[in-house]
Amino acid sequence: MRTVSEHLAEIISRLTPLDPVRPPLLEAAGTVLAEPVTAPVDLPPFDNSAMDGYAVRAADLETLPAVLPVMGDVPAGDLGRPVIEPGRAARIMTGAPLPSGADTVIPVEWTDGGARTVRIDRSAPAGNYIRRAGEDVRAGATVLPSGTRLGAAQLGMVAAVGCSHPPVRPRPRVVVLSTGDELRDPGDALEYGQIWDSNSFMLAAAVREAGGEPLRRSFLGDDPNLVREALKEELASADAIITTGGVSMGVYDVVKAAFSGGGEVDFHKVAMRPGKPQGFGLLDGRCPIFTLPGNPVSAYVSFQVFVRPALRYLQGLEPEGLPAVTARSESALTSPDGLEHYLRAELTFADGSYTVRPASAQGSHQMAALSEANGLIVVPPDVTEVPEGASVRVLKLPS
Ligand SMILES: Nc1nc2c(c(=O)[nH]1)N[C@H]1C(S)=C(S)[C@@H](COP(=O)(O)OP(=O)(O)OC[C@H]3O[C@@H](n4cnc5c(N)ncnc54)[C@H](O)[C@@H]3O)O[C@H]1N2
Ligand code: MOO
Ligand SMILES: [Mg+2]
Repeated sequence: MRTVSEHLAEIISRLTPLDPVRPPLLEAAGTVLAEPVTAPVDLPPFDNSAMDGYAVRAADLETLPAVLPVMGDVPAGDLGRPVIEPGRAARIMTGAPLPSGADTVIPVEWTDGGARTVRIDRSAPAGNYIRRAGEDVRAGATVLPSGTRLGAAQLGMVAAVGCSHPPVRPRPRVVVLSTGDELRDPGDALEYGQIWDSNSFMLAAAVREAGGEPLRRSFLGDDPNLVREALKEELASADAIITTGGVSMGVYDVVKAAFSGGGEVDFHKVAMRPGKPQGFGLLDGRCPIFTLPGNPVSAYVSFQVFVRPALRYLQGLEPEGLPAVTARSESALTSPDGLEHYLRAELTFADGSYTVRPASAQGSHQMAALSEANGLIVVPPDVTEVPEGASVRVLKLPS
């Protein structure tokens, strides 16, 4: 048996990040920058008003109230580059360029709001309510480093520096396919012995959570030739493939039968529970394929432990696992010797520290406990007993 970290290291060593592309801005949302983004100009690009009010010279407000003639309006987007002469005001709007000659902005609330002349009741020093060119970002500065995931705020930043097609790595297109003669689609009627396919929907959603583009396929039955042929056909459209089921010791274990001996996919026992039977390889020497075990909890844990870091790596990110915290276990735990044990659990944060309660149902077929969990307790292979109240490592599940 290999350890979890040996199996993950082997997977990552055989991957190459996807080639960068330059999609239109909105399509880049959620993807990861392959190069830094820099600002071609200052932001703001020009000195401008922070308030709706009047642009004046501070020196003209020495005696109050001051009554000044209004030269005209300066709305945001005004291209006229007006000049203010001493003793005059311009009515200015938020975001409008500061007229030359003016050195302060008086909010409309401090005035009578006049259109032809304005009475100003309160003075302000030079620089009042003026947003200076470059005070947000200097021309030439890097605003986002390579490796940044473009969330909403980061995408806004890219747009704010005028970049229409940012250099990003594409979302990995991940084919997700279940196997097993017992499977039916949710919504279809079941006969005795059949179950609804949950893995492909669950893992397609997990792919999306990890930044990939899932391509869920309908399940395949227990025919190795069909499975091999179907997966070969997917190679044209996939950056990675995930299968579930058919990798253990049974005589109908179809994925193993489809690829065993072919040299493309290696099957291993990994020292973990759940998720012991694993397979990984490169189809056509290029497309990573993860053959995950069929038990739903095993498939989910395998995804989080191996596939998620791999999808991150394809996107140009560090191949990190889920974020981990240290928590106090509310109950004693027993764990199999020699296996890294992932227990479904409820993690809570109160009074500055984490507490974790393991679910009572820990079977790898028990979806209810998984769907209620927000954490996975990780008990290392050499630990068989964890006393109540001991500190344990807990992975936070995506929510
Ligand atoms: N003799 C042994 N038997 C088993 C071993 C072993 O070491 N020796 N390992 C067990 C472990 S651990 C696991 S995990 C499973 C892995 O099984 P497979 O990957 O071969 O998966 P299947 O046999 O196809 O299915 C297992 C189980 O999961 C259900 N399943 C499968 N696909 C789906 C799906 N898409 N949605 C919902 N449920 C699914 C399937 O009906 C079975 O109940 O092997 C153990 N056996
Ligand atoms: O490893 Mo199986 O994945 O324990 O149920
Ligand atoms: Mg099986």
